[in-house]
Amino acid sequence: MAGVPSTYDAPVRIAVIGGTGIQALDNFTLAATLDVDTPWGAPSSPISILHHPSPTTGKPTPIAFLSRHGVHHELAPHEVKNQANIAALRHLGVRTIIAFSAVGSLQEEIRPRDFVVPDQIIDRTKGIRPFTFFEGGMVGHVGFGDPFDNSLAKIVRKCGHSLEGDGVSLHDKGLLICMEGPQFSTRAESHLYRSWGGSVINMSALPEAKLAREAEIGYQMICMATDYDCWRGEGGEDVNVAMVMAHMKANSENARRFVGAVLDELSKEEHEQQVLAKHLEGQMKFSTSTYKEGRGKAAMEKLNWLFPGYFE
Ligand SMILES: CSC[C@H]1O[C@H](OP(=O)(O)O)[C@H](O)[C@@H]1O
Ligand SMILES: Nc1ncnc2[nH]cnc12
Repeated sequence: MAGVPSTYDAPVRIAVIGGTGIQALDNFTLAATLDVDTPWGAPSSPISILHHPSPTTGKPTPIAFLSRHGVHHELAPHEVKNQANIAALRHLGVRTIIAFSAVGSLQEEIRPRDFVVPDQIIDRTKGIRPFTFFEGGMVGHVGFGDPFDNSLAKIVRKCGHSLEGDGVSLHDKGLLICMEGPQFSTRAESHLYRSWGGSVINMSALPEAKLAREAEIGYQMICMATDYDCWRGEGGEDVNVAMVMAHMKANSENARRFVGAVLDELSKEEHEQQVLAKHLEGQMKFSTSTYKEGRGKAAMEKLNWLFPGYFE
């Protein structure tokens, strides 16, 4: 865009990944648009650096915004540049990600336009998406028992509740099923996920959340229900894209308010350690099991870009 800087010198700690229907965050000041190149290629979209005024100090907090499916939603769920997205954000200094997703509801009480802050995931992707930074001669295993950042989740829930009664309805927890897609589920699959206790379903939490964990970034997804998938059968219309888009559009103002409230809260100094994900810092140094002699040259070049100084 003409006149917008293409570099940004200060580290950026917080990022928002926008999903279906949220290709931009318009209500903030655009400070820069970055085309970051990574050893895993280019991210899904240029990264916008937005200035968000801290509610306590008034100082602008930089926020990185990335559009998961591309600027025009041209990337299918299995084509999303997850490795490049997460690598680019970490390279800019990001240590906290708030990710947004349009989801199908697997439970009657989670109504379209309700928000869910999930706490668990079942992986139903098919292994066709690149899903790790640790391969090609550098083996790493990181804990993923809690796929989201529990302390970040508490902040997100508090912000969501502060908007309740004002158009926002929030479910504090939920089991998110991440399926491969791009086709929606069969009715049998939808019933199976319900029998597993699934709350909501999407196609994009993974490997995004796994890569964020490997990159030592605190990650929480905010889901907004847009449909009842197809499990209701004759009791309701099966999910389709028009339905998803219509609910997303109708409730986009609330989605933006929710994200705005979370950014307000995270910009407060009291959350500095959380935002820097100090509890995750350095964990990958101790999560690798490959001896120096066995390390692959190309793998090390990529990992040294992502984690300067970790694997000398
Ligand atoms: C357009 S319906 C399916 C599509 O919507 C969700 O996208 P996102 O998570 O990026 O909001 C779902 O994961 C699918 O990619
Ligand atoms: N029913 C559904 N299944 C998978 N992803 C979705 N995103 C929105 N609705 C969905």
